[in-house]
Amino acid sequence: MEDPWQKAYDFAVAVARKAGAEIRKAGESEIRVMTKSSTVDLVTKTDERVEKIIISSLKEEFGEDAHCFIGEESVAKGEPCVLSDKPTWIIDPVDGTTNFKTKKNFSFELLKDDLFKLSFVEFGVVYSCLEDKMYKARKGKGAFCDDEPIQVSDMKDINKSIIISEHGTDRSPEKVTKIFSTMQKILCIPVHGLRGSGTAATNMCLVATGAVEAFFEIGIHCWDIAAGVIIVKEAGGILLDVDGGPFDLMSRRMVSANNELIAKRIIKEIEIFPVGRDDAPAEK
Ligand SMILES: O=P(O)(O)O[C@H]1[C@H](O)[C@@H](O)[C@H](O)[C@H](O)[C@@H]1O
Ligand SMILES: [Mg+2]
Repeated sequence: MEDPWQKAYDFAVAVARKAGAEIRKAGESEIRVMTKSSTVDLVTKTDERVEKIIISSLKEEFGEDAHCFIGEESVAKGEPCVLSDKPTWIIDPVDGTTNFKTKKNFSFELLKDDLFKLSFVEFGVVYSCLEDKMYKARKGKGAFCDDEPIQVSDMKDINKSIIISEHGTDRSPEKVTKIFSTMQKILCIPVHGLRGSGTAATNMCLVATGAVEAFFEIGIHCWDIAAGVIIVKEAGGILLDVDGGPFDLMSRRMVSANNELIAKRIIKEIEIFPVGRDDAPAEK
């Protein structure tokens, strides 16, 4: 049977490479940083420009009105962040802008993916453009890094696991206290280590390749994780909400892990704090 999304998947990979080259080039010049929702929520002209390049390339290829778009920088400027039945590209032009602005050897990512209906991700692409690694997954067809199949870790022992978390962009003391309390409790299970690369996309690819057992975060956005969701799933991993319930892309809460045993053990220690949904109606 013909695969209706193969062309879009292949095109997503090509656009990711093109955008990644733009980001690498931009990293050679001075990077001026601006802020969004808080003083630690950063954006650069490169984020904005690359998002425009991606969206215009997709419109040129598939038609002006064929698909919808949710882009990190468009939403920051007031565009809606709502999924409908229409195929929707979810775009994070530079995931890890804080790493990008240092111009040092941390990773930052370009990601995009296609969602079809509310919780049904068709494919995802994460291009780690500094190390030139292309992660991708297509529903039912496996996950790959540079065309080599990837697989989550088979570790079942939490005491031998490595766990990733991030701190988000909200520095209110009560939230930071919960984040650190959770990390302390997880470290003391004990686990082998705690890590954090500074980008949700990279973190999820690390789960997918088996480099770590799990990544969780409260406060992430759909564009940080949408591509990673299918990459982790197709690599054999699982996604859950931080309360152990079903994963919800718009909830801004996620646990991704190699298996349910590891995910549920971490979930026992997570101190949940409230965050607004990505698709919450805009405040008047
Ligand atoms: O796309 P940007 O650069 O905003 O990336 C975000 C990361 O992906 C989060 O995990 C991380 O916790 C931060 O929220 C960070 O902002
Ligand atoms: Mg991001």
